[in-house]
Amino acid sequence: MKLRYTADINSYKRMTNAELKQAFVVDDLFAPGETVLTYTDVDRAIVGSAVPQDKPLGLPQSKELGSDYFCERREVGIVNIGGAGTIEVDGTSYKMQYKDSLYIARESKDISFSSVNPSEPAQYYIVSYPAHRTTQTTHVSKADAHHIELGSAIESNDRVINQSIRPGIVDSCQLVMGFTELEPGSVWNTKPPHTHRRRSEIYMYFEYNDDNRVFHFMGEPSETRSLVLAAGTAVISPAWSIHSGAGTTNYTFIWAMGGENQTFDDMDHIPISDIS
Ligand SMILES: O=C(O)C(=O)C[C@H](O)C(=O)CO
Ligand SMILES: [Zn+2]
Repeated sequence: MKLRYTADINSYKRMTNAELKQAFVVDDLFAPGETVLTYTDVDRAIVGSAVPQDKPLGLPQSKELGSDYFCERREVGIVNIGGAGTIEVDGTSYKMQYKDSLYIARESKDISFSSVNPSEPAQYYIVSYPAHRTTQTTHVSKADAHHIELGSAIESNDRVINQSIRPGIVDSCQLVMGFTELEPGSVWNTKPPHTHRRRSEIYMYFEYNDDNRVFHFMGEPSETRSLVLAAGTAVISPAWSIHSGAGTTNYTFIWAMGGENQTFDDMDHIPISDIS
């Protein structure tokens, strides 16, 4: 497992683009045939992926966790953004279609990721936070998620928020997770931007080709910086940072949060006129 030390609310203002990327961007995801994990200093969140080909992959224990197995004191949220697959958790098998989510509860021991067809592998995106109690592993299809339509074509932010791991659907400890799909012609997410000092958040952008990029905005509202991101890249938002983006095309992104509460709407919106 890689370790990631990000940067604080003062230092990021003096960092170059390359230094900001090194601190906040995770760009080694979706390596074929591997589980890759990064342990961050932001609320002890772990972000990673598993892309099983001809043999199943696991969630390895690691010294950073200080436990006997990965989920001993952790919960995990997963969204499949690849071909069909299966995740087995302690002998129960969950079929994972495109954009299905799986919440894996604390104390789950044997976790195994596989693909139905190794030439079109499942691509599991993984986020984990510490968990204080043991709940129920739960599968959530895209249809079973809670859907919120937001924005408009005229504001270039016509989008659907799919909340798959959230109170009322999954009994998680801190994790709240889902994905936001932008309609063709819409490019702005999280408009107006917000912070929520009660929770950190990680975004992972996908569903656009390599001729395009998402310009992700981070930092304090009065000192924003941009990170130019290819598809399949995650970006860590400490609790003090806005997290918003504009793409050169439409796209989808997975968001995942952890912290003091699980209240999705608990955001401090910042008027666009106050952003600089
Ligand atoms: O487009 C949006 O707006 C979002 O998807 C917002 C994220 O879900 C978020 O930042 C929740 O705190
Ligand atoms: Zn947010």
